[in-house]
Amino acid sequence: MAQDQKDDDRLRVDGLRLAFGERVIQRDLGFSVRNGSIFAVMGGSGCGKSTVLKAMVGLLRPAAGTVLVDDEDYWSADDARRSEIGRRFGVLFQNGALWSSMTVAENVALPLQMFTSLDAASIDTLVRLKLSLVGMGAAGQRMPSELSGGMRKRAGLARALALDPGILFFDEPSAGLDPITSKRLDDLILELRDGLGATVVIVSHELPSLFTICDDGVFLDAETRTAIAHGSPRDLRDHCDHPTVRAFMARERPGSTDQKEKA
Ligand SMILES: Nc1ncnc2c1ncn2[C@@H]1O[C@H](COP(=O)(O)OP(=O)(O)OP(=O)(O)O)[C@@H](O)[C@H]1O
Repeated sequence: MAQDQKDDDRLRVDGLRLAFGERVIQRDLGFSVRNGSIFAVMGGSGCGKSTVLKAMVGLLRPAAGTVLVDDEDYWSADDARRSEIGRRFGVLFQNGALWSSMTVAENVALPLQMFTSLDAASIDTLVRLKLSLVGMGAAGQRMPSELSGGMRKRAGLARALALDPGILFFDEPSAGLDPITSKRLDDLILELRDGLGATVVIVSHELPSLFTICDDGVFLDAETRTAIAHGSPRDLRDHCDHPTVRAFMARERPGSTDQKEKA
């Protein structure tokens, strides 16, 4: 299903080969991300999930293959066009990637100052709006070092949302968060999809979170270095027979046969 060309695909990856020098990380990779879906990039440690995300957001040029964004070939575009297309992206990196010398509000204002011609008052209003959207309305004047891990992620998210991107990329959003904070972030991601109509791509190991929020996905294999399954995390958990996928999904199923076998 995920590989069929559909009118409502926002992203489509085809024949993608990603390599660092001679070292191929993933090859012949293909999948589509439907408009409004929350799409999981899954797989064991080191299989290349973050590398795939980098190729999708413009940080790593593929060795071969295409990344289509709204049917436009991202990597064939010139630099100016790529940066225009990139305006549709909001990216949240693992640690929030905030500038440590700026307040939270200044961090969120930065993309607005760089990429729009809005005046200071309008930027201020938008910054407040984005911060309140992520439940950080009172923290604008704090420095990143004064924030907890979960708050840093939310501040990073407010900054990622500054330019109203239609496509959000999250690299390990729940990493290092306690279960309650992680659940809040899941709810926020669902709200962004449902309220703003965003399309979301998530790289994550956190199976409970993936089962709760993702409705599609791809599973990357480190050994064959390509996708070995397509579908939502729940579908793969319940219906995929591939031993690698089963072993991965079984980690979070107390009492499952695979876990009992391991014990
Ligand atoms: N800049 C780089 N130069 C060389 N090799 C790299 C580089 N970045 C990543 N790699 C290698 O590419 C492989 C895939 O890394 P990547 O971070 O994409 O995996 P991942 O699936 O996201 O892993 P994890 O789940 O552990 O975060 C790893 O073997 C890693 O060592």
